[in-house]
Amino acid sequence: MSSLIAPHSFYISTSQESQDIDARTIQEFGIESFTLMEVAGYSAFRDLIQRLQPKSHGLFFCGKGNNAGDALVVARYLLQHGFDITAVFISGTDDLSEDTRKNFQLLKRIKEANSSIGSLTIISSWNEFDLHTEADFVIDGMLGTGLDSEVRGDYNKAITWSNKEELPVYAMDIPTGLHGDTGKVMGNAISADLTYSFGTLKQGLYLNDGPGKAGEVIYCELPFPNHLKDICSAYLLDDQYVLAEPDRSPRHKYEAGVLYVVAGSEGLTGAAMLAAQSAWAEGIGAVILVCPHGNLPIYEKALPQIIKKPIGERDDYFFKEEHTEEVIATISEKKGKVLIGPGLGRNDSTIGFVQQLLETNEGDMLLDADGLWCLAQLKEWNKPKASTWILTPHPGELSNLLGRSIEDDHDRLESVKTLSTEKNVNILSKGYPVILGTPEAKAYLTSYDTRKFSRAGFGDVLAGKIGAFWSRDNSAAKSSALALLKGKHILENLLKADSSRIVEPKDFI
Ligand SMILES: NC(=O)C1=CN([C@@H]2O[C@H](COP(=O)(O)OP(=O)(O)OC[C@H]3O[C@@H](n4cnc5c(N)ncnc54)[C@H](O)[C@@H]3O)[C@@H](O)[C@H]2O)[C@@H](O)CC1
Ligand SMILES: [K+]
Repeated sequence: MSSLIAPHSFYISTSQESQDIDARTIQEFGIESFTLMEVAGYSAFRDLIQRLQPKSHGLFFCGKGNNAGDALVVARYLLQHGFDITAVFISGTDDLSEDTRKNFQLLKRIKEANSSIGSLTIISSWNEFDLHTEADFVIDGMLGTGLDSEVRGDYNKAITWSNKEELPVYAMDIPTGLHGDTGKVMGNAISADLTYSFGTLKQGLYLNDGPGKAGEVIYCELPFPNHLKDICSAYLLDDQYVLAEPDRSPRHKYEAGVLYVVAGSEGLTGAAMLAAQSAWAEGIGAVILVCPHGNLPIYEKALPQIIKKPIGERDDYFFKEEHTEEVIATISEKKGKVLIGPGLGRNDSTIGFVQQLLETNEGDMLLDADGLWCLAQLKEWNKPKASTWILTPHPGELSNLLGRSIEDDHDRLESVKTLSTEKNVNILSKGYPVILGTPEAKAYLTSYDTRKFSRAGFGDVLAGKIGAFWSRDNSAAKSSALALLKGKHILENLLKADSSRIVEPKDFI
């Protein structure tokens, strides 16, 4: 069964994790911190030089920690390429960290030795900085993973100044003022157009205010031994590894995947239809809609390709407790996966039905929408040992499952990791970003804008697609990832044709 294995360039770390990897690289492998800083700055420079106007003027806002050192390395290379450099030291130049001090000296010496390169201006405090200085871009080297509280003093002023100017801002590692773990603005934060994330991708770039503050994120590799990165437990979701392994080619229609969709009640049949059609569109062998008998005529007309298995009596329009056995017998006929939830409704008897099914069915199940609501009504719940579950809650449904409200995306990430590990389930937590948690306490985050998917019906389409990929022998995590990326690709193509287009669930079928 194919699973999800992210290459190291997609590892996401907390600030503490990145500091630990950094320290172990230095202590255990003898790669000096000065070398790490050189590699960081040089790789940012390599990218930047392609984006900047030749020999233009850059403002380098520097703090006193190693984040400033990265910026000074960039400054040294650009200086040698004829750029004019103004370095503004917000906390002065007396108290720089060791490597940053070395790079400061180096920058000055290079200029002294070469009069023909760009100009170098050093400004030792914010007060000495002329607010009307004309420049072409800003390099933010004020604060990185060392930020420990709300931004103080002149950093605040520099951030406010930069955010008012129209200059492009390139941030070293993390935009100053953004918390590296939570993605929250710590009082004030610089708005970057682009952020170079060194060694690992910093978690805060993807949570809460992170995407809005960081702009485009570019990963810059550092010479960290790969195994040291194993302390990370979050990864950016990306085509590069999710799509690397092709699907098995099917031999028989039932080997091409079977998905049972247990869904729909009177008035909510649209959700069942979207889920079933979305799964069918992925080309799987069979989609079998298991529905209350009374709703069958609606599906007969609307879903000719989908196999229908009516349950109960002709006047049953929603699922009831007495249907449990018949449904279990039906979904056990062929080897396949089960999607339960879209449009089920919240009738008392439906809740009882779903709960019985969840407690007794040993097969693999994907729980969505009202299926999750029924699950959350149970005081205690555990999946049967032999089965694999995927839960697809939106933030409200996740709160119901946790029995408390979710505070923000960082809380959501931590909660998803804990719940998926404790309950031994896969959780696809909807939102921006989508967070996919696995029983192994790993989390995969999306980096594209998922807010376009918040309208009614998108959940049903997504559930259908996950179910379809899952029915074809992909792991639960990979199926979820494939469905997310599928949505991303369709969205990108639609927006390419018309960037202001309002997308609808049916566009994704
Ligand atoms: N993998 C790594 O860890 C590497 C880190 N490097 C760089 O080093 C950075 C981390 O360097 P440091 O640990 O020196 O930390 P920073 O350079 O991020 O900042 C630390 C300094 O900022 C001050 N400070 C903290 N919070 C503040 C606040 N709220 N307001 C004002 N001042 C505040 C502290 O007193 C300290 O002097 C990374 O973000 C990255 O840019 C790179 O040089 C290479 C490798
Ligand atoms: K920074």
